[in-house]
Amino acid sequence: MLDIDSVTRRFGDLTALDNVSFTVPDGGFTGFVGGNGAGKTTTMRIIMGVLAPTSGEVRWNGQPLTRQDRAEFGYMPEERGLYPKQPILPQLAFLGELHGMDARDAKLVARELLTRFNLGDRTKDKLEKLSLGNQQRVQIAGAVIGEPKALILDEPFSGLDPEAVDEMFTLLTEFTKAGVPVLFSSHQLDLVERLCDQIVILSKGHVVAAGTVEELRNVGETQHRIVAGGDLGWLRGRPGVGVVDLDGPEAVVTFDDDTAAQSALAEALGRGPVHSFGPIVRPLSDYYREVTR
Ligand SMILES: Nc1ncnc2c1ncn2[C@@H]1O[C@H](COP(=O)(O)OP(=O)(O)OP(=O)(O)O)[C@@H](O)[C@H]1O
Repeated sequence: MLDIDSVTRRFGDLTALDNVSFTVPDGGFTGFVGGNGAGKTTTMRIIMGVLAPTSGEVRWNGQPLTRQDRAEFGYMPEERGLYPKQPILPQLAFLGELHGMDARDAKLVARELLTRFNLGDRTKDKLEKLSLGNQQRVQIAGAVIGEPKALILDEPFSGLDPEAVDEMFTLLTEFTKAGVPVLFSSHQLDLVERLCDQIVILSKGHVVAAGTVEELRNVGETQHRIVAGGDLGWLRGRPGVGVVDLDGPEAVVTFDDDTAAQSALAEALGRGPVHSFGPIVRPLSDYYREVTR
C-alpha cells in the first residue's frame, strides 16, 4: 500500500501540489485524473524519487519510501524510459536485470512479453521503427518486467487503440490479482471509469475527490426517471417527491426516501402503464466537471 501523505511541491512561486494525500491500495487500480497541469506527473515523480517534495512524505506499507523500495517499483515516466535508437529486446532484458533478474531469465521474460504483444518477430528492431501504439506496448512491458512490487504509470494508455487498451489492461490485471497496487494517470475519463477500482481527481494541485466510481457517481441526490402511459402532473406537490423536470408522461424526480419512491411507483401503476422507472446513472464526467470547475 502506497500512502501519499500531505505532499506539497513548489516550483518557485508556483505551488504545483498543495497538501496532496491519497492512498493506492494493494491489488487494485487507482486512476489518477486531472486536467493539464493539475500535478499528476509531479506526484508520480515524487513517488519515484525523481523530484523531492517541498513537504510531506510518501510511505510504502506504513514506512517512509526508500530508494530500495523504489528500485522494486515499475515506472513508466511521462517522457518514456526506453531509447528510440536501440533494439527492443536487449533494452527490456536490461531493465529486467536492473530489477534483479539474472541475464538469462530477463531475456526470456522480455521475449515472452514481446511475443504476447505480437512483437515476437520484431525483437531486433529499434524502438523508433515500431508504430506509436507498439512503442507504447514496449514501454509498458518495460515497466512491468522484473516482478514489480508497485506500478506507477504516467498516461500508459495514451495513443493506444481500444483493443490495445484491453490487452494492456489484461496484462496489468495479472499484477493487481497478485496484490500489486497500480497507479495510473489518464486524461480519458471513460477509460478510468471502466477500468479503475478507485479514482483520485486532482485539480490545480489539490485532491478534489477520491473514491470508487460508485461513490463518486452517487455524490449528491439521485434522480429518477419515470416514463408512464399518462400525464405525470400529479407528482407535483406530492410529499417526499421533488420534481426536477416534467413533460407529460415523462418526469425526472428526486425522492426523499425509498418509501416515497415505492408509493409514487404504486400510484403511477394504479393510474396506468409504467414503461420505465429507475435511478439515472450519472456519467462520471458530470461529477468530474463539477469538482474541477
Ligand atoms: N520542473 C518544473 N519547473 C517548474 N514548473 C513545473 C515543473 N514541473 C512541473 N511544473 C508545473 O507544475 C504544474 C503541474 O505539472 P504536472 O506536469 O505535474 O501536471 P500534469 O497533471 O501531469 O499535467 P499534464 O496532464 O499536462 O501532463 C504545472 O503548472 C507545471 O507547469
